[in-house]
Amino acid sequence: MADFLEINNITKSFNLGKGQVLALDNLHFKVASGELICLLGPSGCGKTTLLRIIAGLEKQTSGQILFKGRLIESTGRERGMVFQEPRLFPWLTVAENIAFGIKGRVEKNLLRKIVHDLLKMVGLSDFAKAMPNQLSGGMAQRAAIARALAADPQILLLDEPFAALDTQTRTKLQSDLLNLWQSTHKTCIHVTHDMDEALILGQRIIVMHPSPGSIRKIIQVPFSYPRCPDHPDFMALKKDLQNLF
Ligand SMILES: Nc1ncnc2c1ncn2[C@@H]1O[C@H](COP(=O)(O)OP(=O)(O)OP(=O)(O)O)[C@@H](O)[C@H]1O
Repeated sequence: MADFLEINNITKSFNLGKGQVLALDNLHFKVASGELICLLGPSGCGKTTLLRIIAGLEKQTSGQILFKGRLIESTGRERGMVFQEPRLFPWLTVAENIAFGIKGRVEKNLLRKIVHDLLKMVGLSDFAKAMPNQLSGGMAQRAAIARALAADPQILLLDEPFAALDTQTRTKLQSDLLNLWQSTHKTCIHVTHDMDEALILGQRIIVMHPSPGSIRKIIQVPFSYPRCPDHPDFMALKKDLQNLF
């Protein structure tokens, strides 16, 4: 049987006019169905570029992405993307934003149910009719996650969705994401430059390093959830991670 998601020898160069920058150099790994993977690395190591290639928003220079054995060459409903900024349409309510991508494709009552269930899942039931500018940063990001889930993707691609949030909100959303992942069994690929976040969320951490962007190490995180950053084992693994940079 084909693997769920295969990242096969992905290389990406960008043309900068006066030369080329090698953003990704021969990346290779597999993702199992239902896995929660964190892509961790410093700024410029190619995390966003890799996520955009998996999403089909960017074309690799060489290599292949295979989803259940099928070549990914463009965007597709089986992959939902959440960006660093929520990117909600300011002229639509929260419910309309969530419905936007599937409106017209599903029957009205089903659409209402999907939106209702997603609002509940992300804790925004009372804000269905709110406009995006009435939401806090954390609420807006939760609405963006709900919107990405509306088409019922099999893979959720998260590009530093909590990076702009304050520590308290980020901690809450990390825990919300874990609950959502555990209840939906979606495969999640979560980009972060924050070691604690990677250790709190990831079953595996793909540690990347820059110039050119490549994989330094793949770490299987041995702890069960929820994870405690104050635990000695957590701190020891964090130290190992720090030593990789
Ligand atoms: N559209 C582009 N044109 C030219 N170079 C690009 C483009 N997008 C990314 N790059 C380059 O590719 C490399 C990887 O960038 P990328 O944004 O993927 O890294 P990152 O790890 O996500 O960084 P950050 O955490 O700062 O978002 C960088 O050197 C960047 O300058």
